[in-house]
Amino acid sequence: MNAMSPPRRRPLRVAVAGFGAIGAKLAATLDEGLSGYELTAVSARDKQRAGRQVATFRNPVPVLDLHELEPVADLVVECAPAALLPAIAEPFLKVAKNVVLVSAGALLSHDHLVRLAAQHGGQIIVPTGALIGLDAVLAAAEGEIASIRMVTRKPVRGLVGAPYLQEHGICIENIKEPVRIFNGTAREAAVGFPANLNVAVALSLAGIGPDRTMLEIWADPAIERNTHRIEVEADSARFSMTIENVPSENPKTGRITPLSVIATLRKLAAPLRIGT
Ligand SMILES: NC(=O)C1=CN([C@@H]2O[C@H](COP(=O)(O)OP(=O)(O)OC[C@H]3O[C@@H](n4cnc5c(N)ncnc54)[C@H](OP(=O)(O)O)[C@@H]3O)[C@@H](O)[C@H]2O)C=CC1
Ligand SMILES: O=C([O-])CC(=O)C(=O)O
Repeated sequence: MNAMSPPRRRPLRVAVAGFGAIGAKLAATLDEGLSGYELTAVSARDKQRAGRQVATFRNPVPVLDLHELEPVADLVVECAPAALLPAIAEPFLKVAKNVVLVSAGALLSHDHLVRLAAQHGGQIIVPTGALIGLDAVLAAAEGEIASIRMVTRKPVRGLVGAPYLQEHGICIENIKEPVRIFNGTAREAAVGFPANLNVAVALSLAGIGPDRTMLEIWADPAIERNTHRIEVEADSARFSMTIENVPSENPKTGRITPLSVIATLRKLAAPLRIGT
């Protein structure tokens, strides 16, 4: 290296925990090459199926159990069912490594993870995911935000099976008109819709918290896209934004979600970072 050569850093070793709609797309992108990163392992429930897919990669990596990920990676990206968040994040946070997570809703019931990050010096990074506008919400939160309200509309297949519907005896399978199925706080939504409303929790954590962030959820038989509209009233600005997400092969998950994770990783490693 001569005096003008840039310092060359070793790529960060990444483990992808979960190999579904988000994890498989992310792992494939890392395998194709994402500057600053090296995929070293993935995890899935069905290890054989994931193994067959990983075998087609340029650099096939092992499919490991969740507890085997930490020793082989500097960073883990959680892309698994929400209940697995502590099992995935804790081993990394305990040794001051970083965790990128998409099951943001699970953070509310596992807030010890944030304390663990603070205690050991690691970081938890929540990408914007399937949402829009967290940059503006974060900026507004540096001033005073009076209110944040989100209205989510989803096709029926993006909502069926949610615990809230079962607990309240709400049947949406045969609806012919849009039906409002929930009106409450982001904290309540995280409990009632753990696989559907991570975005509401991410929004609340960027802004005024899960007890003041208000949310309506509509089941709409006429729409194809998972649609989120945010309305923010602050002393710095008033803004409203809508995103209409194309569902991925998992109808509950927008196709933009893995792309948001990839953009987050790219930004973390970039010499130039755009946006808040
Ligand atoms: N923040 C955001 O904007 C968004 C967040 N999400 C959230 O992201 C998470 C992942 O979503 P998505 O990719 O669509 O989900 P999928 O159901 O498509 O994938 C989940 C993956 O987790 C794997 N898995 C399940 N159990 C285990 C286990 N014990 N060990 C290892 N892997 C396991 C599954 O394995 P197998 O393939 O073998 O079944 C599967 O590969 C969910 O919590 C979802 O709610 C989703 C959309 C937006
Ligand atoms: O927030 C989620 O978990 C998923 C979601 O609404 C979307 O993909 O639009």
